[in-house]
Amino acid sequence: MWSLQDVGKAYNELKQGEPAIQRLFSLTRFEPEEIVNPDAVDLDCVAGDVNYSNVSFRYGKNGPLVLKNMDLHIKSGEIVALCGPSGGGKTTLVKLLLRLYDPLQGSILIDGLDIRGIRIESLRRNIGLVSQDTTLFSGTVAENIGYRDRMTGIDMERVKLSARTASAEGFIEALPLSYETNVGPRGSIFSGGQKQRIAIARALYQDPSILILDEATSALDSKSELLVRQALQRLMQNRTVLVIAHRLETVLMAERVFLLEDGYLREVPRSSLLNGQNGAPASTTLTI
Ligand SMILES: Nc1ncnc2c1ncn2[C@@H]1O[C@H](COP(=O)(O)OP(=O)(O)OP(=O)(O)O)[C@@H](O)[C@H]1O
Repeated sequence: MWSLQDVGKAYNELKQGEPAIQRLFSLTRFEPEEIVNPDAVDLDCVAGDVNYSNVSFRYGKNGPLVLKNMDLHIKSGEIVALCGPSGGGKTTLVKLLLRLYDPLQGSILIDGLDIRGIRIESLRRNIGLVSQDTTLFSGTVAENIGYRDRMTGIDMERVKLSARTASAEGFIEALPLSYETNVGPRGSIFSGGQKQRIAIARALYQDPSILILDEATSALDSKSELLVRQALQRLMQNRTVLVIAHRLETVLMAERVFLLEDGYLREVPRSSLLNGQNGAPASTTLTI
């Protein structure tokens, strides 16, 4: 039986996680039903093996199945691209990994451990999310990048190194107060491409073993696009990556490509995407 304290703690844990996760949470329409596990453990030294095993899911009690008996094993350090039509279930698959919801059936394992047995805060600390809907909050640049340590003290050297690796150092240092400049509501002082590079710097600072990239659909100018792509490539190194991809170039960065359609997942050979099969044109934008 849950105590009120347990429920309160669980709710707070649910809202924890970096801003992109909080944003995902704010978009959910149903409260998760079970999130407290008093025996849950902290993740320690994560290799990043992610295994969805026979996962089915629906929103609410009577909604249609959004994921149907889905299996997906991403090995530690592997880059996997997920594509498919709007409403196919890509974001839902990510929400389950972050435990915004639990599967109706089946399980999700990290390094062989069922994520329901991992403390939510610990789970989310080890999963980085760079979302197409880049979430900056009103605060300084340093606070936005060093978000992980906002309660315990931000390491400025690490902030600067992350910004440099994300090709964000130049435009940050040109700001009136450099890293201490307030970014304005939702990062309004930055362009779209700059916001994305701040979000990448935040993920570099967080240094998770598992990374989820939800690629932006909105076009950037070609110079900005190149800088973001280079920063992403650096971020992806030595991590397990699940990328929700909309562009052919992104799909081609992955080792394996999956199509999620009507809740069913299937692997597609990369060569078929290049040939314009599976409904994918041999162009820069994927329309499958
Ligand atoms: N909170 C929710 N409550 C009820 N239904 C939802 C909720 N979130 C998503 N859905 C439904 O679940 C299905 C899968 O949605 P999901 O967002 O996972 O798809 P997607 O492949 O990520 O789409 P997109 O590419 O447009 O982001 C859709 O039919 C959607 O309407």
